[in-house]
Amino acid sequence: MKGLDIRHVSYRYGERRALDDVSFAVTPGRFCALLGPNGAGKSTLFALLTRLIVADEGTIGVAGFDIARSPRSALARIGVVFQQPTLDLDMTVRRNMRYFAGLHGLSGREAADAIERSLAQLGMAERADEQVRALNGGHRRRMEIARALVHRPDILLLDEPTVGLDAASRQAITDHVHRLAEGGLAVLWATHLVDEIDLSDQVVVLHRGKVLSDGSASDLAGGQGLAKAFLAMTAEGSEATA
Ligand SMILES: Nc1ncnc2c1ncn2[C@@H]1O[C@H](COP(=O)(O)OP(=O)(O)OP(=O)(O)O)[C@@H](O)[C@H]1O
Repeated sequence: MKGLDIRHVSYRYGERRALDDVSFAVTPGRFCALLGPNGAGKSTLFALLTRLIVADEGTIGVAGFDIARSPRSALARIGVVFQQPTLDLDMTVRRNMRYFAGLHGLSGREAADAIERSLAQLGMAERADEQVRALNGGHRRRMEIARALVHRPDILLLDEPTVGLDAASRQAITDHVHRLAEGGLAVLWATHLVDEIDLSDQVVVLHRGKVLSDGSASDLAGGQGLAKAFLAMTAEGSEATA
């Protein structure tokens, strides 16, 4: 499978079980929201998908490569935007991008073309020569997404990418990333904000390390809307109601 295929993945921090038999898949061309409240296990799953940590059990397939058996090939097919920004504020957008392209083995004309293409995909082409420090938060995030696309990955992972941004910037970013999915990328977007999700998206609800549901946002929303459905699902047995 060209997309992402997660099967029976579990992970513990010592005694604490952070992920418990998690399975789902994201096919190319899909925007999948990984929706879960604080502590659900979203960041842990991202750490497994980027091989910062290794699963205790289960398998992770990335564009057809098993991440445990072929980590280099698998990681080469993934673009990642972490929760914490990782930009050099004193460099221009282009220099930041060039540095990152180099890490993926791109240089010269090939790197320059890849940088132009991915900045254009995020509507950032005209900002290539600006210092990152001069950009607002929304544009910085868009630049990080562009940077994650520079090596033409099949799968784009974003861990709560709109944290701290204003409503207009959040909207612009969610729109851009939905368009990237329409262009053929498999997108996994971790969030606890239901307004970032379109009704045609796939939604995987993660709560206390378990997948509670996996399907279309419209099915999850039913008659009551996504926000209510998500709250009802995750409030049950949570600390807030215990
Ligand atoms: N390094 C760690 N050591 C021990 N427990 C951890 C560690 N990191 C996370 N946990 C625990 O694992 C569980 C899942 O945490 P995780 O950060 O993956 O959730 P999350 O869905 O990303 O939450 P948030 O939205 O708050 O970032 C939580 O119970 C958390 O306390």
